[in-house]
Amino acid sequence: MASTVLKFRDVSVVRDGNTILDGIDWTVESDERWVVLGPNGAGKTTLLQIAAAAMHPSTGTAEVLLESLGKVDVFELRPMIGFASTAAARKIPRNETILDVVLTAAYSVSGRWNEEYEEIDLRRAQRVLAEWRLDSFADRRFGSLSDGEQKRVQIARAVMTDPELLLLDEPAASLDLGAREELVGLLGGYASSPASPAIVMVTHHAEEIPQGFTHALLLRDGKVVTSGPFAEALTSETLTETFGLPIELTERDGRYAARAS
Ligand SMILES: Nc1ncnc2c1ncn2[C@@H]1O[C@H](COP(=O)(O)OP(=O)(O)OP(=O)(O)O)[C@@H](O)[C@H]1O
Repeated sequence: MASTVLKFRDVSVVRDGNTILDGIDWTVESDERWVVLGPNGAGKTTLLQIAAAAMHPSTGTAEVLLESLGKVDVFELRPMIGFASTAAARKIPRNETILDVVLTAAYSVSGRWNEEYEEIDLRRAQRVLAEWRLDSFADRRFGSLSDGEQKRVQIARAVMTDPELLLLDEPAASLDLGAREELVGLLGGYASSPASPAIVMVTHHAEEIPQGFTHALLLRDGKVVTSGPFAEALTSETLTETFGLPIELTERDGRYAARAS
């Protein structure tokens, strides 16, 4: 049975006098896969920071995995949340092996010190590497991988702990067409599995929405333009309103493309 993983009520974030998020109401259930779209500066990353329990709202209430931010020890909450972002990737030592990058997630550290790993964690890391087509890279250094390979490692690290909520901040940014399609295909397979957790992915491009995703939240100037199942929330009209120019959205076999009309 589905359970609620995120419940934001009238969430606002104010920084240096600027309202970055403004009165956000948003609920995510465990069987939903969300994409968050909006122009640069709309507040997407800030929204994800709250979902990751890495930031509190200035006003309003945010429940993450049924716990209210501000009332819960976030260090207990965070191991249940997988978060892949460029900021998290910067913390990965470039000389760490891929196996260790993924394995250290189980111990909530980046950079191997001298932990004794359990056999069960090792086996899980090897399974996760295979799922994300990284098994042949296990002994390679993180810094020696291509951008596309590094993105897959970041996601493998984020899912290593078997999280209840997976947050992805622009996972396909800067990838070439082949690397993007490989990643979107892998994410589509993962998202389509009933065993996968709730997913929220921030992206700039409709072409990067994997198959199996179900819901969209469209943000503009820190406010929700629309949110809900794709049939209502991801349309030419809602994208036109969000981006402030006429946009035509097309869909084929669960993949999307958007262009100015
Ligand atoms: N600490 C801060 N102080 C002041 N303004 C901030 C702060 N952090 C973010 N902002 C501003 O808040 C706005 C939203 O930022 P955010 O990174 O959430 O947007 P975004 O939708 O993810 O943007 P992008 O698509 O460009 O990554 C931006 O205008 C940004 O400059």
